[in-house]
Amino acid sequence: MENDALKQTLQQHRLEGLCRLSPEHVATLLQATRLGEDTLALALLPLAQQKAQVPVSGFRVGAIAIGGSGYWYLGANMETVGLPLSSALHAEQAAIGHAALFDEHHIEKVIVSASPCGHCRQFMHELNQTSLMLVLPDDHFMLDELLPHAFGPADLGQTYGMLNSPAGSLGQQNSQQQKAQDLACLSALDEANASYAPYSHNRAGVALLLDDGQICRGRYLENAAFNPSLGPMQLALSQLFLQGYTPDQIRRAFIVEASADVQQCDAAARLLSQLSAVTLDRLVL
Ligand SMILES: O=c1ccn([C@H]2C[C@H](O)[C@@H](CO)O2)c(=O)[nH]1
Ligand SMILES: [Zn+2]
Repeated sequence: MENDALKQTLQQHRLEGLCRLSPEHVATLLQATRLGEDTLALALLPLAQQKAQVPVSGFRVGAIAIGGSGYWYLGANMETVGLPLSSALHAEQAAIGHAALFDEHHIEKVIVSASPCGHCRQFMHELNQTSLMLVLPDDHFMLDELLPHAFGPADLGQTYGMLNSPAGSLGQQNSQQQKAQDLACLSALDEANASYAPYSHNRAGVALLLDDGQICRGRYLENAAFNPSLGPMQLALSQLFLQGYTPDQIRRAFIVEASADVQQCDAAARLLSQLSAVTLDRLVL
């Protein structure tokens, strides 16, 4: 009954294909379905799961990150054929990365269709928030209950969180701006400046220009435990799938990154090359 009301309301408001819900959308859905917030978010998870790319596991995970602004950001897992399993993007990462791209500074809750794995718990710990609620189909937890005695940013002397570190200043010299004249390249530059790379200082951003002129963006989000870090190309491709595009719609691809001991370009190009013949243009600043 409730699910029918949800389906109808999504259709009425043309929200079925949407991967980000405004506070107004959410209010409309809450009213029409008479569901509570958590129940509504759980009922919306299949929309996220539909966007999963799971050629290896066939296991679709959907997540929604609720931002402090009241926006709801969908995320889904993404696996890539021909690459190691470690290249997979988890649904929780996709949802929080999505919120990061819209400059959220705080995540209220993460709703997810399967219990978050250790890698995702570690990824979410990088938010450095005093509390984060995780809502599962049959239960809910606070992150610190699921990750006691955590290793995190503080162990490496880092006081900011993943969504509230100071912006970078790459491209402030005129000559650097000129190199990044292209709109998509400028967008990758903006993402690099908004990225979070306190451990390597390798700020990095990606922009994918699509055949309809839209740009899918990605930014690098590092982790104190290093391995759960989210690469900028992973996030850009996740956005592409969430928005209902396919990789053959990519016309140009850019990465802008800071010169540092750690580099994103090769891994980003390798990931892109599994899905698209477009070459990755690189600007190192
Ligand atoms: O917390 C989790 C656990 C697993 N997965 C994905 C990763 C992989 O694509 C598939 C099987 O592990 O499920 C997630 O998205 N989140
Ligand atoms: Zn996970």
